[in-house]
Amino acid sequence: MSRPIILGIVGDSAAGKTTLTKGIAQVLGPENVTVICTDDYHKYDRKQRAEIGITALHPDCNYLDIMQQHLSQLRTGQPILKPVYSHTTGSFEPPVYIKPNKFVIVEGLLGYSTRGARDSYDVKVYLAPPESVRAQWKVKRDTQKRGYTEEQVLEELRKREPDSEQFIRPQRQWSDIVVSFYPPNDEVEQINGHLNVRLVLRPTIPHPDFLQIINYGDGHLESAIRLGLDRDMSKPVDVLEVDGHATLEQVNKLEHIICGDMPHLKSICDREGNPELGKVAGTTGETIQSYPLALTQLLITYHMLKATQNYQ
Ligand SMILES: Nc1ncnc2c1ncn2[C@@H]1O[C@H](COP(=O)(O)OP(=O)(O)O)[C@@H](O)[C@H]1O
Ligand SMILES: O=C(COP(=O)(O)O)[C@H](O)[C@H](O)COP(=O)(O)O
Repeated sequence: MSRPIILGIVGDSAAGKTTLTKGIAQVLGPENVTVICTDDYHKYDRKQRAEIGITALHPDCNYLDIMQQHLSQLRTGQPILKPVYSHTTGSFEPPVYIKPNKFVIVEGLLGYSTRGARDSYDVKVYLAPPESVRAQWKVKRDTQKRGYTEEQVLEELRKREPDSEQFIRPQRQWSDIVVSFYPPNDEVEQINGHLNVRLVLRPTIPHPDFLQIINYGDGHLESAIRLGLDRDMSKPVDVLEVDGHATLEQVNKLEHIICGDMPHLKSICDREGNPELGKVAGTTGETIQSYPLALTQLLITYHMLKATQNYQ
């Protein structure tokens, strides 16, 4: 059976969904990927939300039923007529006709909030940076790109917190992988391209055999790349951590574990052929290269390609 492979990327506003999506789309080949942002399913425009006093995070503020219908249609390869919400104007634009490519990435706030929607994905990722990091990212992005002042963004975060707690964060439980970029030693003021990543790997999908990394016996490797067992939302999980200061050599070993499992797909591990991998906008708009981000993008791509072996 051949059908599109669907990746979900869910997380709160400015958790890093768009940044993560970019590198993955580039490795898979932009021409093979359809990206859907579920903000397009908002029920009210910015002005109406302010009048009603509802946040974009509340399920009642979104057409989740239509989002779910569209996801099932995309999963069977059918086209959809997708609404369009503009973050620039805060209002809706004419809908667009979308025919799914081989891979579909669905990113947004409430992607796992209904059972029907959850059933549509092949791979489910949840982004969970520490709240202090997310606040910094949101202030930076919304002041630079969405025309808000810092005070407005901080006030909006305060207003949204009850909905974040009630509707966004519980969705973590449905994900196959939880991704958290975090500063070393809690140095939140100094967040830059050297963030570490903590990857919670649930046994809901088969991950590459990372146990090999603890067999290398390389002291530096052990300290910069760590694998362990833990519990997440009370369920047993593997946890892979990669430091922002890991060397290229250390990171390459991890990449080989991911890519070695797919001999016919070696091109995904070709750094030069995938220049977007691990790239992120720094505090002043400069481009930073992050190995932890590159590895995260590679691991998720691995799962997308694995899924094609079952369905394409
Ligand atoms: N892995 C990361 N490392 C460093 N900065 C990041 C990372 N992910 C996101 N950011 C920063 O946070 C901002 C918001 O991220 P974005 O991907 O737009 O979030 P979302 O799509 O979830 O709203 C970006 O402009 C970027 O500067
Ligand atoms: O929380 C988000 C989602 O976007 P993202 O996850 O990219 O931050 C936006 O703030 C809402 O869609 C409201 O839009 P606006 O900010 O335009 O009113």
